[in-house]
Amino acid sequence: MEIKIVNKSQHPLPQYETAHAAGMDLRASITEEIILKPLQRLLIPTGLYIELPIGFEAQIRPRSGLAFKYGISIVNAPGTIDADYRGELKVLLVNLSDTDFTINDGDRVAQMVVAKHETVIWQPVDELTETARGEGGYGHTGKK
Ligand SMILES: O=c1ccn([C@H]2C[C@H](O)[C@@H](COP(=O)(O)OP(=O)(O)OP(=O)(O)O)O2)c(=O)[nH]1
Ligand SMILES: [Mg+2]
Repeated sequence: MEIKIVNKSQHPLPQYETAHAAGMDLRASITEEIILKPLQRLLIPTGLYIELPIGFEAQIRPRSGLAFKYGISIVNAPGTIDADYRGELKVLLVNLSDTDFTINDGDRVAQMVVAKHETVIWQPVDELTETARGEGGYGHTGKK
């Protein structure tokens, strides 16, 4: 599918790193390096603006390598980009490690997955259909 994009960063457009990847990496678009202190969270600009088709969303997700090696994650994972959003894509990073983490311009700090979504029309009713599970959850199966 084609998606309109405005690139105000100095970097190439996000791309799939392998043939069948779900996510495209997003690069930081910053004028000077950023130090993310332990437990600090910060909105990282990407310089990208997109126009998603109606019925689609984009999810901003952590990269597992950064998460595993440096404890870098996303506070609101997965971040939701609405189809009617026209602002800059931003990544809400958090440093979950006990050491500073340096972000340089162009670093791939997150990945974005575009996905279809439904739009719900509520059908208010008095009762829901019965099931074997019923209200059981939170480890309910397997309990004696
Ligand atoms: O990681 C994110 C999450 C959101 N957004 C942008 C796109 C999204 O469409 C908009 C609003 O996001 P969200 O609905 O998650 O935030 P909110 O706190 O509910 O704000 P709003 O009242 O503006 O919807 O902010 C980002 O750029 N990055
Ligand atoms: Mg919202």
